[in-house]
Amino acid sequence: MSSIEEFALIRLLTGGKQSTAFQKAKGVETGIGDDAAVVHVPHGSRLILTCDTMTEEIHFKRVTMRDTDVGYKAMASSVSDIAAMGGTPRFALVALSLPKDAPVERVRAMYEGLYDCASRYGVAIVGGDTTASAGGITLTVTVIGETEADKALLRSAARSGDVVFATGLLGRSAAGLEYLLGLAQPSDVWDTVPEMEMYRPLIQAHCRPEPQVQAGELLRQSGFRHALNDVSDGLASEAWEIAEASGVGIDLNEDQIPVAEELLSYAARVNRDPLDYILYGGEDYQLVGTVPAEHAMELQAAFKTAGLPLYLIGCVNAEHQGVRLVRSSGGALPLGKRGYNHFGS
Ligand SMILES: Nc1ncnc2c1ncn2[C@@H]1O[C@H](COP(=O)(O)OP(=O)(O)OP(=O)(O)O)[C@@H](O)[C@H]1O
Ligand SMILES: Cc1ncc(C[n+]2csc(CCOP(=O)(O)O)c2C)c(N)n1
Ligand SMILES: [Mg+2]
Ligand SMILES: [Mg+2]
Ligand SMILES: [Mg+2]
Repeated sequence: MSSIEEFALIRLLTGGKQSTAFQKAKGVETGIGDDAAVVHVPHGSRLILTCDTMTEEIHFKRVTMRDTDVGYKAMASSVSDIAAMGGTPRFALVALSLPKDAPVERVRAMYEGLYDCASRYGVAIVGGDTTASAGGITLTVTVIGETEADKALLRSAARSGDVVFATGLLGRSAAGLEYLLGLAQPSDVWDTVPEMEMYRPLIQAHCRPEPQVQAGELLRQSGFRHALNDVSDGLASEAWEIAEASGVGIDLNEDQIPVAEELLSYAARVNRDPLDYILYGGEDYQLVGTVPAEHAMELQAAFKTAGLPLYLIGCVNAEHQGVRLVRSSGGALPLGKRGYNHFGS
């Protein structure tokens, strides 16, 4: 950071990025600039509160993401948790910690990504905090969303006989990450690596995840009972969270889990099972959930009408606890409660 005063930096990063008209329309009464923000809460609504952090070397490196992607994904991962409750994201706070020598251009690029994602999902950035760090950049995004009373979609709502669904393709982000780590080229030279074109959908899935806000809202409005979770740590881990919270077992059908074409070809290249990326990879930010079996086809039709995919990938089964993979070749394989673990080896 070429010696810059803290408040000048905040102005540089946030000034003029969202118009007063946009913020006002979103219900912001006092935004960035005072001790705290003041927002309007419609009568009868419920707030949904969440935050997620992205830390340099843990969630991103120069070889895995552009700076604009880092900002975009920091916002997207928190917005995704609002989607996973069936909520509508409204407001965000951004906490930023930077080494004293961080180039201001890097941070500006991160904020470009942050605002890009926020504006795309109708989120007003209303404040945050800025500090120095002893090493590496850390971004924490708090998002406040909204729903109606008793409408939040919880992990604990699955019941025996329900169908399990996913709102999109899984495993691509983890494969993209692995490819980028192997390539080991800083993101500013990616344009000069022709081979990368082949894996663009995997890289895009890793760098620019699409939180499933519209899908979450559709589920909230469906009138059916749903358990819901977003895939940050891998399908196996998220299914386990639903199974445990609901006190049921979940069977995932290998035959029904969609495998993206690019994931298939990448996995073949590195001689791995694509299911490893799907089950244990994470950072897909798709939604996984349940619906009573008698409403599954109707829900799928509603998604189709909205132009959204919905894959029916398994069922809830109270005969066991935990998660199993029903193999195409027959038999049910118990899946470990394994996914991304920050403190694992
Ligand atoms: N340090 C903490 N202090 C208080 N509550 C926490 C803390 N860390 C997590 N939680 C809470 O624990 C629960 C699970 O958090 P977790 O971060 O695992 O969920 P998630 O955001 O869906 O997953 P991911 O971080 O992989 O995206 C949430 O209710 C969260 O608010
Ligand atoms: C450089 C680099 N190495 C590894 C990973 C993989 N990774 C990091 S955190 C996480 C789970 C979700 O995060 P959280 O639980 O904090 O929300 C995953 C799958 C990465 N993204 N970048
Ligand atoms: Mg979290
Ligand atoms: Mg989550
Ligand atoms: Mg999260």
